Formats: sequence, C-alpha cells, structure tokens
Amino acid sequence: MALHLPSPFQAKMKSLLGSNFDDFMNSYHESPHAGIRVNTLKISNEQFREISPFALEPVPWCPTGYYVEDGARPGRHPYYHAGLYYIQEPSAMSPVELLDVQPGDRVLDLCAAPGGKSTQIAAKLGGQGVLISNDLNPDRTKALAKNLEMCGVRNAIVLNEQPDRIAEAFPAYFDKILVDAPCSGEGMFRKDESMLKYWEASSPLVFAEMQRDILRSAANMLAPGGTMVYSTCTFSPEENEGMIAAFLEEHPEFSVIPIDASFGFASGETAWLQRHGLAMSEALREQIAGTGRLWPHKVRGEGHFVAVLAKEGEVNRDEEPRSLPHVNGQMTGGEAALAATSRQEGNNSRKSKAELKAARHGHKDRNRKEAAGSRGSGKGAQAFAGDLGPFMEFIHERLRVDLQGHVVVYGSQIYISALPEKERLSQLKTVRPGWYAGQLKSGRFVPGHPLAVALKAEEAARHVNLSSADGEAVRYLKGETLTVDEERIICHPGIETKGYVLVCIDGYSAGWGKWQAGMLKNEYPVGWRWTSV
Ligand SMILES: C[S@@+](CC[C@H](N)C(=O)[O-])C[C@H]1O[C@@H](n2cnc3c(N)ncnc32)[C@H](O)[C@@H]1O
Repeated sequence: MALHLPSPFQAKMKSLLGSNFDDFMNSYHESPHAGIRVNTLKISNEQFREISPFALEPVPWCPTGYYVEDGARPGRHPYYHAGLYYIQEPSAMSPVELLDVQPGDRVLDLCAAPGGKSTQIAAKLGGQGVLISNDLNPDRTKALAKNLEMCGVRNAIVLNEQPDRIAEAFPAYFDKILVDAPCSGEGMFRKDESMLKYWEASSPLVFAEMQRDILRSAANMLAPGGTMVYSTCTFSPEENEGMIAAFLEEHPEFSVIPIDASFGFASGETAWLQRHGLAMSEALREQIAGTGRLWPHKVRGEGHFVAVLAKEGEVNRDEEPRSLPHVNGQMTGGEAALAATSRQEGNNSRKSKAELKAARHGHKDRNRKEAAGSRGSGKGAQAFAGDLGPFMEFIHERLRVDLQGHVVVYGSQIYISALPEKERLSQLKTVRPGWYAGQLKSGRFVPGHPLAVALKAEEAARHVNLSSADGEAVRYLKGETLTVDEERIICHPGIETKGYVLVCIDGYSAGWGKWQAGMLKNEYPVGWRWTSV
C-alpha cells in the first residue's frame, strides 16, 4: 500500500468495520475515481453526451454525473472554461441529489467553498429561486464565487459569515439547506494524501464541536416542512451518526428520511457508537440506521456520510414574497421610470437610444436617490451617486433577455440579486450580492465576465463562435487578440457588428470580446486565463 495510514486510524477503522476491514484496506490499492458533472445551466445532459471530449460512464446516484478515465484531464479542455461541466468527486455528488432541490426553492449551502455542491444546487434550481452560498473562510469564498460564475449561475449570493449570524437574518427561511460540514476528512485520504498530515486521533472530536454549532444554526434557518442534508467526507462515527443522534435529541422537530440503499449506499453505523457508550433508544437507533455511508470498498467513490433530515410542519410558500421584478421592465425608482417609458410589447421591445437617454436624464435625481438606498444590500455597499442609465441602456440594446431580480449597486459595481428581500443582507459580509453585471466607468457601462458566461448565445445582440477543435478557443482563453472576419459576427437585426460581442465556444458562452475592423479584442479576465501550454 502506497499510503501510510496512521495506526490509531487503522485500529479505529478495524473496530468500526469488523470483517469488512480487509476489503476497506484493499480499496487503498485502487486509484481514486475521477468524475465530472454536466452543468445543465449551460448544456443539456443529452447534448453534452453527444459532444463530450471524454468517454463517459454514468455515476449511478447522479443523473448528470460521469466517471472519466484516468488521464482524461477534464480541466484542460475549453468546455471546462465555458462551464459545461464541473470536476467533482463522484461520492461528493450524492448529498445534493438527496437534498431534492426543486426550481423556485430557497436554498442555503452553509459550508459551500469551493462550490462543487453549490454549482450542483444551482443547476437543479435552473435559475429559479435563490441560492445562498456561504463559507467561513474568506479565501475559499473567492474560489466559490469564481466557480459559481464559471458555471453561469444567475441566482446565487455569496456570503462569508458565521452561521449564527446568517441565522439572525434568515430565521425559518429556507426550503432546503445543505450542511457539507468541515470534518476530519478521513474519506479523502486516498484522493488527497495531504489530508493525512492534518489528521490526529483527536481530530474527530474537534470537528464534532464545530459541526454541532453549525447544525444548530442550520436548524433555525430551515422553514417548517423543509429538508436539510448533513454530509461529511469522513468515517468517524462521532462526526457522522453520533452528530445526528445528538442533533435529533436536541431537535425533536426533525426526523431522518431513510436513504435508499439501491446504489450500494450502506446504512448508518450504530453498533460502534453504542459500544462506545452512546445510549440510544430503539426509535433513535432506527432513525440513525436510515442515514447513509458511501464506503470506498462498496461504491466507486471516496468515503462519505449523508443524512437527510426533515423538519416537521407544512411548507408554506406564500408567506413571503418570492417573485422578482423584471430588471428591464420595472426596476426600482429611476429605472422603473425609465422602463415605464420603454416597456410596451413585452420584454423584447426596443426604444431608440435618444428616447432612452431622454427618459434617463428626466429621472436622474430619483435614480440617484434610489441607488443610494441600495446601501443596505450587504456590508461594503456604498452610496451610488451616478446614473444607472448606461447599464439600462446596455441591457435594452445589447441583450435579448428577460432579467429578473433587484439591481444592487456596490460603489460602481452592478449586481442583479435574486433575493426578494435584499435588506436581509444588510448586516452580513457579502462577497457577491448577486449576479455580477458589470461596472459603471466614466459614464459608460462595462459588462462583466459573469454576465457573459451566464448568457446563451442568442441572448446577446451579437455573438461570435469559436471552435474548440482548431485552437482558436484556446487562444481566446489565453487572452490573445484574434483576427475574425466580419461575416462571423452574428448580429440581431438592426445591430452593427462593431462593439461588445459575446464570445462562444462551439455555441456556449465563454466571455466578452470587442470587435472592430476584423480584430476581436480579448476581454477574457486576466485572472481567469488559460496559463500553461
Ligand atoms: C467539506 S468543505 C465544503 C466543500 C463544499 N461543500 C463543496 O462541495 O465544494 C467544508 C467547508 O466548511 C468551511 N467551514 C469551516 N467552518 C465553517 C463554519 N463554522 N461555517 C461555515 N463554513 C465553515 C470550510 O472553510 C470549508 O470550505
């Protein structure tokens, strides 16, 4: 065996697994399983299977998940950069599948970075409802925000907060909550040997303390009738079944929804805990047996634990507002007035530039006042003393999409928020208050990269298609300026070829470019570029 597993770990696993211990140890001779999950916000599962650059083998418990062969290097294909899939360990796909997220749900992913499960939740929401993705570690929230942006997520908010502070702002709010808890990571030793460095026999108890606090806050935030999934990537019963047993004793309003054993998931372990002094009633033991274990010697994936918890009560979707205004139809204050002049026959109606300008200037003062009022949308939001007109103009003239949400302004940065009550964020450290639309600079609107990546080709007034096959897409992703003939710029009727163009790879949006006189200036952000050969 290549891995040196600490002896106290081995001894504990032997006492947990009994006669299965040898099978478990043999699993360390196998390579970890590499997986990708199709991002259905960008491409359907069926379409991806048709164009996949890799051989795909389905992950049984995730309809959009696939095993890819060793050496496939999915991170080195332009489709990855266009957000067509997310690279995810197969067992890690199970918690979100069990959470049963539905379009329109309000979902909280409480320990979310770097975002594997958040991007999976977002795909299930299909752009409807809202996802709040939080992580306590500020550096990791950067990766979280980037991954959500790369996957073209429009309805997420990224927080960097303590769970109890979020609970103050969102009591009994969410339909679904995922607690993918920080844990001792024992299930990941095969995949990531470096995890071994941090492991100590006492680690499970240290993490158990944190997990208990996180779960308490999560319980307060779940709406009656809501569902919560608790997951870890560790084997220690103290962090898994023991945690759920303590939680159920403290929260009798919760019960375990038993996990279906059909994919090779095993029942939760109760005997070890009972042998180690945890008294359990028969009713509690039965509930705990309904939690699930993904053992590396039983499924093709790393070690995981999953518990699905239901909160008693009726789901009441009418209690609080869920609908969002149309950004390009009836925004707040100045924008609303602006939109009122331009809204006639549905979302695609267009006003002339002169009309839009006149409307904009006529309501400049109200515009200012309203935007300044958006200060409450999270810490860091500043008064905005400018004119949102250039942004409104851009979405009216350059996009063909019905944007829904609240416009939130941080300094000169503009976001579109899917949270119906944006004031709930006022006391929270907000990394992204919504979908980043772009920035106002010297009276102009500069569209942001996340705006581009979440658009479909036909939603931009102009787009150009690069092929993944001939190296052009990679050159774009590396930041090069490209020579592109005018005939290749696909424009909506009445739109000239010069200016911002949505750059697509084989039809899927990847970023912005600016076209002029046969040259496509590269607007792919520096920090996102394809760096190695
Ligand atoms: C298992 S990882 C999450 C992986 C993530 N769900 C995914 O699928 O990509 C656990 C995360 O919990 C975060 N964390 C640790 N303590 C936390 C706390 N008290 N509240 C929220 N997040 C916490 C860590 O920074 C870490 O990113």
